[in-house]
Amino acid sequence: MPPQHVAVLGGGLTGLSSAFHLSRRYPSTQITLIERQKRLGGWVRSERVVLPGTTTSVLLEAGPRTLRPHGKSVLELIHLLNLRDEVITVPKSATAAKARFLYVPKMYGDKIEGMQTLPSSIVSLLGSPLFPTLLQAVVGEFFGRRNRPPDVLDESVDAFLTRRFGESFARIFGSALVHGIYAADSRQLSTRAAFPSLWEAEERGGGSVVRGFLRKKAPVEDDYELGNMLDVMKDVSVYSFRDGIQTLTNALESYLVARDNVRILRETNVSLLEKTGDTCKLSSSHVVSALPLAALQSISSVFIPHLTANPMSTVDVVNLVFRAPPSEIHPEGFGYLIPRPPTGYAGCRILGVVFDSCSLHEQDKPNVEDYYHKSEYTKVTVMLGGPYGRGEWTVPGILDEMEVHLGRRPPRPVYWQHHEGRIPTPTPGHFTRMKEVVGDNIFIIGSGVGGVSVVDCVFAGREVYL
Ligand SMILES: C=Cc1c2[nH]c(c1C)Cc1[nH]c(c(CCC(=O)O)c1C)Cc1[nH]c(c(C)c1CCC(=O)O)Cc1[nH]c(c(C)c1C=C)C2
Repeated sequence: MPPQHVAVLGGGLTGLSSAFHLSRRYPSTQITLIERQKRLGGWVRSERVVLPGTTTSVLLEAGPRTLRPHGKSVLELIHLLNLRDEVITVPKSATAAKARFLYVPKMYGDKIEGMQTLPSSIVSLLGSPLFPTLLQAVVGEFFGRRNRPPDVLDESVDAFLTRRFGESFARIFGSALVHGIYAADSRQLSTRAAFPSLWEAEERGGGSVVRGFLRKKAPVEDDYELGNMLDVMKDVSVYSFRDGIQTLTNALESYLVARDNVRILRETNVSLLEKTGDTCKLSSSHVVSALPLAALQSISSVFIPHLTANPMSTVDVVNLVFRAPPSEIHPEGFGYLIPRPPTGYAGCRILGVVFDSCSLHEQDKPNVEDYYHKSEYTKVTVMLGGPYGRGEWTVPGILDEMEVHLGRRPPRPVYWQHHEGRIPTPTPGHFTRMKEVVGDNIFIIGSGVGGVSVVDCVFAGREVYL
């Protein structure tokens, strides 16, 4: 028998997804979604800005901005919430999808330096200056012996990649990848938590990750309601929505507001185990916590060390809008990532820059054909901080850095805005620690527990079965 009442804590993407799926799956259960702030959606925040003195509007994202088409949990929401017509896609063949860059500062003293295009095909790999480093790493890994000690149950991404692919590969490619996803130091991040597919591939490949990826995985049965979404996403590299990723959280909110079995409490604090002054004491028999783990600890009267074991990375997200076409600002492509400096985190605090106009120009009004040469405005997002720690930054300082990276000085932006994002860094052992945090009828989900992507958060909300 499903319970009479479930409380879902946290109105970010995971909490919204959980309330959505629970309310459909258990129509006779009363669901209360409780959020501390007035606004739902958490870090997903899309804002349409009319540029000062113009009728042009650009869509800016504070958090995630693009989605990958293989994430069925989100495709299902698009189908069920009827958002198909809002979707904008970037085909795999587009330069914006294929050209991804890595900027290796000259002072790093590596053989690879400057702006490098990451190969997107075998042909582009052959002509790439990255070819010798990548070839050596991949071939060496393929033929390399199993080298994981049997007692190692988890290790940092840096340790894993160094062990299998060598130090340069781990530092240059591994650290940059981790910057772009976790805004974290790859020496702190757990491989099993952050990239379980790497760990599994090593096991499947008898000790070699490359051999593991070449071996087919058994297909997994699932029950997603997808309509024609797989056809829509055929040959798509990434996608978003005309009005940004917040389209998803807005649609979830509207759905929940209209449901008879859902109540949303905003600007409400909650106490799990104790009642104090102005907090709402939970009377539900079942609780789904989609809160950051430290926030869950702070409302619990019992100290659970595992909930505060992982640090959070704070990333400064700075959206810049220039009055010039993208062709005058940056190369055509997705953007660039910067690896960890060999001497530690000091100096330029930029983790990477996203060329938003290239993949998301359809969001802006008016939308211009041949946007790369003809658009009047260019939007980019600069990501700073993370493992560099909190520090001062200024827009002129960012432009100085971009000038070094791009070999040309961007003009003064006509508009800019800043948001702060916080991403959990699961450290080695996270996987085991999470298995140990269990409670009666409490489901602990969200980016602090599973993956941090939009797809992972929606999936975690979907997978709560009472
Ligand atoms: C806003 C800052 C974010 C940084 N990481 C994330 C956010 C929201 C979360 C994230 N980013 C990516 C993934 C992988 C999943 C995927 O869909 O591929 C996750 C979980 C990849 C990614 N990184 C950047 C972009 C534009 C994307 C595509 C997905 C997205 O739109 O977030 C750029 C980027 N993100 C961060 C940095 C430092 C950075 C640098 C260029 C941190």
